[in-house]
Amino acid sequence: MHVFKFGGASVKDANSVKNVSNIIGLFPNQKTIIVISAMGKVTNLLEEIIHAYWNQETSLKTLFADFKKFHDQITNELGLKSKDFELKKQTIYQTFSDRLNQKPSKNYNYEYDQLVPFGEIMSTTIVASYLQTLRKDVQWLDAREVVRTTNLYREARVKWDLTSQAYIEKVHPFFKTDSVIVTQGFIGQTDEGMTTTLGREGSDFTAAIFAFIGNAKSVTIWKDVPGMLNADPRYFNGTVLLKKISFKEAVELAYYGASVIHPKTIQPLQNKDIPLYIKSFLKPTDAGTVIQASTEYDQEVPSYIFKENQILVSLTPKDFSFVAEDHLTEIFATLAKQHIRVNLMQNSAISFSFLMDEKHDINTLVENFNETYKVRYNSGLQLLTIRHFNDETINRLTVNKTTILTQKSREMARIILK
Ligand SMILES: Nc1ncnc2c1ncn2[C@@H]1O[C@H](COP(=O)(O)OP(=O)(O)O)[C@@H](O)[C@H]1O
Ligand SMILES: N[C@@H](CC(=O)OP(=O)(O)O)C(=O)O
Repeated sequence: MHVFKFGGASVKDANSVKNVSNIIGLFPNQKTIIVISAMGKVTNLLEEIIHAYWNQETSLKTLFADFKKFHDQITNELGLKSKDFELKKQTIYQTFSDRLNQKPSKNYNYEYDQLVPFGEIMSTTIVASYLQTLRKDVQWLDAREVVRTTNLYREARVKWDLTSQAYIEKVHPFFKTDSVIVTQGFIGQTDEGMTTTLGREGSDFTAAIFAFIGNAKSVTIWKDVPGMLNADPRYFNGTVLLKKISFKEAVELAYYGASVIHPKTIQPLQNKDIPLYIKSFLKPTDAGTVIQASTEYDQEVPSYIFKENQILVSLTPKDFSFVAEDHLTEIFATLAKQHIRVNLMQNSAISFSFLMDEKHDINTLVENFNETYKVRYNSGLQLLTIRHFNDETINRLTVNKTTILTQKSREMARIILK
């Protein structure tokens, strides 16, 4: 069995869906689980819908109409006109609309997870139905029946044992008759049957979950770039394709912001030594990148990532005590409660500084620390991470910027810039 993952960009319109079908056609007689995200930027639209729903704004109606119009246009262009398909599509719209007509509960994250999956439900219904018009071996699978999670809404954690059990029950019977399963990325389900999500851009992780549990031979993530590059081509010219890199290298790059793959994707694949291919959906026969166990090729080229919208927070104990184990334990417990991930940290005798994403609520954070610490912060920063750095790369990337802090290890330079 192999796993393919198609993200928003690869199913953004009718021609892209046709292209997905052509790509699958390149791999005949192969048992494949196809994990698909919401089409194009639909998850962003859904976030607007959720915001309007939560605040009971009048714009909700228009936004919901936009959701329908977008998908109607694609299905028309794909020629999906059968009664069976129309019924499926209208049932999804109706279920979504009924949900929007209910009053929201008091839990925003719960409401978010009940609504945002309509993007994935819609995209997989369209792609599976289109493929079924062309071939007989395709089945649609509700990923929630397999991916079982905790109820940490918007950041749900996978319950691996239950998921494995569900995989055997739900997926094995499909593969007795069909060779292509189309399912949703990003979504799961609690023991009580509530829908959850795995975090934004979590469909790559779904692909890794299915691969791990189903002992896949490989995972391929289809992208609008030739593979994993040494920098984001949106911001840099002359980027270089990383043809073969290790799991270790990939996880470091992804963790520090190389958004081409979700950082959680690597661990399950590394654990079972399942190779991960990143390939271009525009040039599907090109080799792309393979991420695997060997570290042999990792040193070849410096790779760099800019993480924007960073805030550097410094805590100094008001009683002038040392920042040692007791303070650190307390600081990390407070950060964990606010679900804050530390992107970089540094301490001195009487201060502890950490860098985090600006999306977190700084006022709550200040309130949480105010009693014990003097809190200072500096926003609007960038974190530059360079793996396999050299002086030339550092100088080139930091020119005309103020360096606030630099940390270097043998393999990595991390620089906070303003
Ligand atoms: N190191 C990198 N190599 C390749 N692409 C990168 C890298 N870092 C960031 N990207 C960006 O990731 C994008 C693809 O990811 P994304 O837009 O999330 O795809 P999708 O949502 O279709 O899965 C590329 O268009 C590219 O701009
Ligand atoms: N649709 C979800 C999940 C996802 O992974 O999407 P994509 O594969 O397009 O990054 C999101 O946008 O967050």
